[in-house]
Amino acid sequence: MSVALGLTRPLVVRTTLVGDPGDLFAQLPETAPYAWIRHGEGLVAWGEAARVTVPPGPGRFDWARDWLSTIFGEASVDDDVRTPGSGPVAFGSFTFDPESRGSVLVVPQTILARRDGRAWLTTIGEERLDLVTPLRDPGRIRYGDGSLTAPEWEHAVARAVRRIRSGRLEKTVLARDLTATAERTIDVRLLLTRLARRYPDCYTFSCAGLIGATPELLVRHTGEMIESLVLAGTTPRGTSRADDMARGAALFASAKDRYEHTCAVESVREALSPLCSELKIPEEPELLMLPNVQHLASPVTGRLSAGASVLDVVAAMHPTAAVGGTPTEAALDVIRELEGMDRAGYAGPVGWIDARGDGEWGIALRCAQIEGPRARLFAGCGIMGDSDPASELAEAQAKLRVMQYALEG
Ligand SMILES: C=C(O[C@H]1C=CC=C(C(=O)O)[C@@H]1O)C(=O)O
Repeated sequence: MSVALGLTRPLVVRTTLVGDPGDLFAQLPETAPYAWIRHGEGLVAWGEAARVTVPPGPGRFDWARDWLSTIFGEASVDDDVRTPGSGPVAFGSFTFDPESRGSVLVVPQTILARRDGRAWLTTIGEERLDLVTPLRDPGRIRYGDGSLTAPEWEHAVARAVRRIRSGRLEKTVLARDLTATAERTIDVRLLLTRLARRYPDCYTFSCAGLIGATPELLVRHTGEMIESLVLAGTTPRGTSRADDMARGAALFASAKDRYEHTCAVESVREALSPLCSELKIPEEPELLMLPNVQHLASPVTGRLSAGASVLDVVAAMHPTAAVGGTPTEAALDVIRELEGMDRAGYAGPVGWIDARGDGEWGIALRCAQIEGPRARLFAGCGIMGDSDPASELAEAQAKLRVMQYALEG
């Protein structure tokens, strides 16, 4: 556990309304920026008032909740705005696998936010004057294989398909990684700016070096209401509008993709039902069209029956079958055995929580872990008994293009 130098606990927090700050990313200093932005709204943050590495293990979300309730509970808060995301906020990224190291919570020192035409600034301790330097290009990018080469990964998919056909499980999700090395240190703000411009419908996020633009909202918690967007089932974008429509129609008609989607929806229903007095899940999915792929999507809404925080809901939901599989434990065993890598924060929950327990968390998809001039890019696909390894590889490549674009422009 750590508290930033020069800051004492309890944290002294002040939130005030401010004029429209314009492009939120343009306000970020280069060092360790935090972000959660969609359609130009959300939160950007910098500086660290408090930071903790969450110990791995099955109790990690409880541990995180206890740490947060100490930090937030003892803080002295002067909040003129009193809305989700005002007052002290923690950004967090949890590893996909509970046994992996690297889950982290950070309470930034400065948070700038905008929603529904209002903007506010939260500062902890003395107000900082941070220099906003121009964005820097990382130069040429060289890519390399991650844990598995493309043919090795196809082989892993084929093995997963055999497991599924043998009846041991119904669905798993296999991911692969790519490495990237730039000529210069990667300026995360440049990646965020590019991602938000090209993928405005996604949540562009940055937390402790994990950067991405995810279309999948795990949960938004506002008072007693929650929302989620379940995604599973994917087809590439077409080359024309007619081609897009034809591919979308084929995705709807595909028994494989529909069942893959049903597994993800049912895992969410199972996780949320015990927490909710009302839960609305559409009978049929809709189509979500992104610049690189189209997904089957089910928007879910619910009313919480007891005072659960957004982190409690995250704990109940993770991992959904969109990133794990069905049944969960059998799918996780296959992932651990066949992927040959530690997913780290990829496919884990990423987002923010405030002192009321409100917040927004996504599943960290279409993302990369950035460190200096190096990046590790991730993407995965739902694998069913009739999956074709070559098509799954093509789908993973299409998903990897999100971060390749962010790096190269
Ligand atoms: C696991 C990923 O996507 C999930 C979310 C949407 C669609 C998916 C699919 O169709 O396979 C995956 O379940 C990823 O992007 O790395």
